Amino acid sequence: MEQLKEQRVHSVFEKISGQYDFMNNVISFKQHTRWRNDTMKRMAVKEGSHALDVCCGTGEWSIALAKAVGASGSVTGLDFSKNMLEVGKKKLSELKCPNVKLIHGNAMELPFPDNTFDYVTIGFGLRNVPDYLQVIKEMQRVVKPGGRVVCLETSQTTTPIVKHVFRFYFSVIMPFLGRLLAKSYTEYSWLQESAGEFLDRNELKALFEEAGLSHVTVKPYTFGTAAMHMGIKQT
Ligand SMILES: C[S@@+](CC[C@H](N)C(=O)[O-])C[C@H]1O[C@@H](n2cnc3c(N)ncnc32)[C@H](O)[C@@H]1O
Repeated sequence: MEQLKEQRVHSVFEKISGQYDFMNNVISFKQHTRWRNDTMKRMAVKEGSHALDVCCGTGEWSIALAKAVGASGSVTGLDFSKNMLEVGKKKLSELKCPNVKLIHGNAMELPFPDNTFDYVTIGFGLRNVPDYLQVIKEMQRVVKPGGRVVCLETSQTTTPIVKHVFRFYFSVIMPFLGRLLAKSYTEYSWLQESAGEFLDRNELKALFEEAGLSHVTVKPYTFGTAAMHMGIKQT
């Protein structure tokens, strides 16, 4: 079952990599940029620090982190889709970001020693992995004591009317846009399915705590349709 999910997710992102950035702006009405900027503000990333961006995809968050850590810091982006990484690498060379390295790997088993990074992030990646807790535990393992683990992800709204509107949007409009603009109906159907099945923000907060993270703060965005979770590894 786990392997099936992994294979399906992998083939979705291998296929949509070329249109991913464009489609992200269309389907979220550019809201993802607002959520990302607010999350970065809350993280207050220190210059010279070292960050890992898990499920980095085309590198949107890795690039923002690279600007924040500056030339004396470093960012590693990790993803299992070579095609998504290729798009990210092109962007990095155009933007001239020498302090970012994008590597191929699996979020379920991070290829780093314990206590390596000051910040470990995952953006719109957690709902795609076979075992959410396993990935949060891995992120907790590789962050340094006192460091932060941060997740930005779709979530479940608790406002009934918004729930209905979003269900319709995700199940009908989004796959339609996927077919129309990216010629990928099946892939965008999967993306809405995974968003519908994902945890609500209290369940995700509980997983952060179960993984050993403390002082977990939660910030819902856009009627709770997305949320940021940030936890600290105890010293
Ligand atoms: C929705 S994209 C998010 C990309 C990027 N973080 C962003 O914010 O735009 C999800 C990414 O997670 C990656 N992914 C899913 N499961 C993974 C896993 N088990 N290991 C590594 N990457 C994974 C996919 O290849 C894809 O690039």
